[in-house]
Amino acid sequence: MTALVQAEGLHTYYGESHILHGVDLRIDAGTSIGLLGRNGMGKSTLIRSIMGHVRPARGSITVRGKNCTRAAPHQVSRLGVAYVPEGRGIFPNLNVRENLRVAARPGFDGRSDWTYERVLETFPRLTERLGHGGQQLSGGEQQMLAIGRALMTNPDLLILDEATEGLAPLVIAEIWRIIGTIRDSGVSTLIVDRNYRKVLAHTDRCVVLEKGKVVEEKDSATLAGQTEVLARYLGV
Ligand SMILES: Nc1ncnc2c1ncn2[C@@H]1O[C@H](COP(=O)(O)OP(=O)(O)OP(=O)(O)O)[C@@H](O)[C@H]1O
Repeated sequence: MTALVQAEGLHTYYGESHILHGVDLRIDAGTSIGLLGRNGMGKSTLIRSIMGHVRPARGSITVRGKNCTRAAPHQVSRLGVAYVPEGRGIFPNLNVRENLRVAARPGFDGRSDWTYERVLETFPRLTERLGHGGQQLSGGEQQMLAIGRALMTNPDLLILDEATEGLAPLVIAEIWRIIGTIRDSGVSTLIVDRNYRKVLAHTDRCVVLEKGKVVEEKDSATLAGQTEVLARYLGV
């Protein structure tokens, strides 16, 4: 079966800094992958490389079998990959309704399962804020709106980088509930989050990065029981 996303032997630099050292990552349709590792190990850089925000110096990336190694972000997005970056990314001058509506488009194969109504059902909080401008929303609401906007593109893969960062516990719980709903709907997810237990619980498989290399790749349920491995690579 062709992978939804396949990265092979990625080497990525920021200037002289060599960040990714030959990373492989495979994401199949319908599966959820967690990306674990301490701060600065290259998780965001791997995601940014896949999305075309930074160009790998060596290695290859395919999306649905198409070579995307030098693709621009909008080309990767058109193939059904939605990315919610750390720090979000909504239009602050548009209200919630407008933010969602402008993002709407059918998915890669023409699917439009994620309608405006369905997104609002998934995010009851946003329904109460439809007329509010992006900048008037709380951090949690902005995060929900960013995820809602990503869903409006009917992606096959949703990439969430630190989606719960800096949010209050109740809002964090709500975001994890939403991530569960998205996973149950059949959308693949690639999740980076500081709460490794939640990542393990919400994914099928986890990849651990250490200094820009994949050091573990396991079934999430198996990894959850390997406390010495988690301690070694996550310091927990
Ligand atoms: N734009 C940039 N220019 C130069 N160096 C960068 C840039 N972005 C990240 N780095 C460096 O690259 C390394 C990997 O960063 P990256 O953000 O990929 O790590 P991470 O595993 O996602 O960790 P974090 O949770 O801290 O974001 C770090 O040493 C970081 O300082």
